[in-house]
Amino acid sequence: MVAPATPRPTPSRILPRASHYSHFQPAAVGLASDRAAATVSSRRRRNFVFVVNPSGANGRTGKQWKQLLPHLRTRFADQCDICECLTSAPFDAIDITREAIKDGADAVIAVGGDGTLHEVVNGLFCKGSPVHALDRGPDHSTALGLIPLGTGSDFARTFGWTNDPHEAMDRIVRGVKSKLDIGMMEGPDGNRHYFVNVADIHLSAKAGYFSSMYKRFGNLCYVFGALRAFWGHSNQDLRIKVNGGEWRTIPKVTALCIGNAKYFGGGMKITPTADPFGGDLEVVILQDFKWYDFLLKLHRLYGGTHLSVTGVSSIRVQSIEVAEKEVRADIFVQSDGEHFGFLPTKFSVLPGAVDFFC
Ligand SMILES: Nc1ncnc2c1ncn2[C@@H]1O[C@H](COP(=O)(O)OP(=O)(O)OP(=O)(O)O)[C@@H](O)[C@H]1O
Repeated sequence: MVAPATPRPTPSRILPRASHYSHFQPAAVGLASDRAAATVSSRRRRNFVFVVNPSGANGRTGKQWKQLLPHLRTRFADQCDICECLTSAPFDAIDITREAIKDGADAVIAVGGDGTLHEVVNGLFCKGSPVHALDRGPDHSTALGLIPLGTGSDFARTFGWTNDPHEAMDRIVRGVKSKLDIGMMEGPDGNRHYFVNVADIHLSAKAGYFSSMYKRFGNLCYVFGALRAFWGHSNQDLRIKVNGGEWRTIPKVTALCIGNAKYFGGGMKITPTADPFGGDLEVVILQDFKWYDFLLKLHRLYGGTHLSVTGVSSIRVQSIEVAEKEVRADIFVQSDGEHFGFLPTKFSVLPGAVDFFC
């Protein structure tokens, strides 16, 4: 079998873009203009910024958001000013989030799938440090919220949440928050990048890269992506360094997955004991899997019962560095279903870094 050459993608690092966020002026961004004066004159009312990806889930996110907006206005009327920011391109959500925080937002709510949440999480940081409000004092912090409306919405599954925007709205109105861990990753260029759900390496990351090309087929995109990634795949010897210890070699790695939460790939419970409030990451390594192992063991991967399967191991870490044994610089790395780049990469946890509505 001759494998086709895999197109080498450009790493999706965070690039600065012009933003569509504009300083809590609801009229300017499409919200009730009669509340704009109150927004500007009263800093006591809380400011919630909703970062919406209208193209998520094949455009379904945008349609559902339009239906949700009147309910949202009613539910939040007594509580806070709301600002609606629609993204117009990939990476917009990062800049929108950064500007909203600098301007004193009390909460930034990602509306969309895991990709949108991932960008909002990356907008909580800039040049390796958390972003802060410019004039709200040292005690102010911006909370993170999620209205899951994506194709996979895998992060939400860890909490048993579905793509029900009304339930999500209830959670945010209720206002209960917990300290959420955030994963941090650094490539060879030393730039920091953040993830909230699962980062993964090799076959699954390659499958994720290809599945993003088939999102128009809904959850089937993961099947198509996996089939394409299998074509020409070979298991690789990788080196890992856990918690700053010694390097050791892990032979024939099929995939190495680093979970802050439990699910990826449209419902696969890959890191089944990960706890996003637990202060560490669960690393699950699949070794020497053949294509037929996935057929035979797929139900175990989806059910999260695969940790006892031959060739599967799990460890809990504060940090893990992963590199190739023989450097070819073609081992895919993704985070939260978004292509990140290639090995080597260091992953670590920032315990309790963000207040999260849950
Ligand atoms: N206005 C836009 N136009 C095109 N793409 C966008 C826009 N805004 C954001 N994006 C990109 O869309 C991608 C997918 O978004 P999102 O994760 O919200 O939906 P999804 O892929 O359907 O859901 P999931 O990731 O949960 O499967 C993100 O990588 C993001 O960069």
